[in-house]
Amino acid sequence: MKSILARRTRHSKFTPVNARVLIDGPSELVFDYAIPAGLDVRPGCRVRIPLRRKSATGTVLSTVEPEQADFALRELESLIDPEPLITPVLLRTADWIARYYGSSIESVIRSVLPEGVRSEENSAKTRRVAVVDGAAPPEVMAKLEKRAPRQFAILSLLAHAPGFRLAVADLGDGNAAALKAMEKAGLLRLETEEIRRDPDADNVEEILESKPLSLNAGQAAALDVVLSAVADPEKARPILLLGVTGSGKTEVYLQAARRALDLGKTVLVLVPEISLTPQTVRRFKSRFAAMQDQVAVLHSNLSQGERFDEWHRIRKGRARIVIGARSAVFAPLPELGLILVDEEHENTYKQENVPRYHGRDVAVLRAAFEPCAIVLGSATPSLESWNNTLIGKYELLRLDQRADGQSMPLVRVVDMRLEQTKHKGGPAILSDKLRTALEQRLEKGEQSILFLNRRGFARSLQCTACGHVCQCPHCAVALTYHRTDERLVCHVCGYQSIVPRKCPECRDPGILLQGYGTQKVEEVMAKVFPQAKFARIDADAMRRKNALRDTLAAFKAHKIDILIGTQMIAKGLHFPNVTLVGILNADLGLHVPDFRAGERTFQLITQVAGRAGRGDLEGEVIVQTFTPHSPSIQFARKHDFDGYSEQEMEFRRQFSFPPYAHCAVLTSRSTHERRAEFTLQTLHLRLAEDLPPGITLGEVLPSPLIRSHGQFRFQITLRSHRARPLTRHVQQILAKTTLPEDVTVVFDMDALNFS
Ligand SMILES: Nc1ncnc2c1ncn2[C@@H]1O[C@H](COP(=O)(O)OP(=O)(O)OP(=O)(O)O)[C@@H](O)[C@H]1O
Ligand SMILES: [Zn+2]
Repeated sequence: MKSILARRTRHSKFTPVNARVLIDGPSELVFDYAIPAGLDVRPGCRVRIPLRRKSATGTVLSTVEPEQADFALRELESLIDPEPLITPVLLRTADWIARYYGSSIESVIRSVLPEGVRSEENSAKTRRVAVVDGAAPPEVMAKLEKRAPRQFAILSLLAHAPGFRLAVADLGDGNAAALKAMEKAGLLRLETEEIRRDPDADNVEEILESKPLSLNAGQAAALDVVLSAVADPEKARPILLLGVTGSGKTEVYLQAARRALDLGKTVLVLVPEISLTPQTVRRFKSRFAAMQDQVAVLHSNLSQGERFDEWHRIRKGRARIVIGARSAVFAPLPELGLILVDEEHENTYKQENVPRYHGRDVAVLRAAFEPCAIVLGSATPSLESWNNTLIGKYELLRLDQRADGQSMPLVRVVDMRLEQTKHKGGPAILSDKLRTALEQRLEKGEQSILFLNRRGFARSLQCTACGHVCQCPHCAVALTYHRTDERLVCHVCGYQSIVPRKCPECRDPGILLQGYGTQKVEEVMAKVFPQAKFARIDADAMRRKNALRDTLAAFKAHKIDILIGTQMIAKGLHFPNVTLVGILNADLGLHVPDFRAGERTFQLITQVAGRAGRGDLEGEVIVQTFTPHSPSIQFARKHDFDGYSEQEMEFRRQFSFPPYAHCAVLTSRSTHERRAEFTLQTLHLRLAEDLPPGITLGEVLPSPLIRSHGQFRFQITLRSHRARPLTRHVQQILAKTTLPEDVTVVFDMDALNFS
């Protein structure tokens, strides 16, 4: 893959240059065109070009010097916009993404400049409006009423219209002549105005302006550092803001954003997923309520027209605050002064299809290119970001106390091995402790949250008597049960074992595949607490548009006593009346075949626990688990990130896992099992030849999710201390290999998902 920056742009009257153009449309065609004299064509510009016998549109990827054979090139027709739509910084970022993640530059440009934004069909709509400066004097009106009733009617309407302006279309048909005559007589003006398609137009919720809070000492110190980074970004490093749940990180973001805006700069706020962080969005909108029309929200549910308008508003500097999910990292903000990445540890920042970039890492890079200040915030930072503070790449700021002096919630761990014996037959869902605690909350009129992370497919074997989980002797990850061939398999190194009939540890025959979901919980709870009001938040229950918003609003209004949910309720929620959080099966995410299982469990428990006791009332958290001594659970119980990260980093170091190495996955997929496997074996052989030093090549293994969407999947895990040589090597081999038609191969750099 060639870098689009590799060839320098030398554009003057004397050296003719060609434009390399990515043609709009699904097929990622790239052609060179000669640039006609006098046309200022720069990378990132939108152009009209001849394609076969038609005219097409495209985006200039780069300008390149002509080669010998280029004499017969066709000329491009015209520039669509005089200014490049993609800023130089974003082009540079795109180029980095293409090379780092091994994606085609075309696919990256598609993310940077999405379809809805490119297509001229979506371009801004305009309309004709009639405008007056105020109500016409009574004598004029009296005259018109007699002689020209139609003109009289129009002026009466205008006199009461907001801003004294009305769309011509709204006046109804048959008024054209009257309007012309009135314009001529100086009774009104006719103007053309742009119509903004506002994604928030139907949001009736009133937004009240919030005033800045006076900061506590920790917040003030943190803000100071962020402000100096905003003032002098060239000198600043990326900042990791590690603040416990409820420590007031958002207030620091808000005040830092205010300063950047005051300096005439713009602000980009990234959140893990717009629909899951409604409160963060609302808090930004409230704080900047006075400039509400300068706040743009970018997310995947925008219509093409809305996206077009929001994007161009941002590009033109009319929207100076952008709040958005992952892809908003490409928002074309001019004069970017500050990037905030909230909940930086969240997996949703990683795109799971091409280009497979990590939004947080791209944000860090963009900040360096701009340059601008960047703050990554979390109560449970990713070990990648944490490690970057240890090696001095990032600056660490901490908030160790809750903002308004509340204490951290008390976390109790319930050993479910002891409970299981009381529940012969079905799974123990509710321990006695949790049941009693729920009863107490119902009596006192306080609210509770029950959390169950029923995600994933891979199931592990666990002994219900001693809690033992079958693990790989070489990799310290749980073995995955494969039903088809009745085996336990390690998905890191390929180790296999038979399925034990008894627990290998305590010889109890009660060794079980674990599993029950939120729906079952709701059913059980309704029987245990017939008088209580429940709601369930998970992907199944929240399909209806606005279902999540409405349910959260009902919970806030205390129309719901107990909220049951998956990770959808884990983050960003702030409900002061919630005093109890129950985590039903903390082990669920722990024993999946992924070296990050422990880290995710720690993060999840800490985040969910952080929803309790955020008001004046103290919070309590009850964690149900079969492995009460697991470090993820014990350190989360004590809200101890340092303790957790220390022991987890040691494990990562021993096995050369991230953050000590980059880890990538190469996956083959096919409806034909043998061909998927064989293709990957061929690639494995080629990768092994001339393997650059420092790269560890894993074996060809079935993916944990061996069959998905009717396709068989196999994978190879690769590790390397340096990222670039790994990507380059894989890309080179892939370029040289012709794949069978029905096999696709996917390369995922810095993979977060090993399924
Ligand atoms: N300086 C302050 N004085 C008083 N209250 C504050 C202050 N800063 C923040 N708060 C309040 O403390 C609560 C928690 O703050 P916030 O939600 O910003 O924390 P957070 O660190 O973002 O939490 P989380 O990571 O759990 O989402 C909010 O109600 C906020 O208004
Ligand atoms: Zn192993």
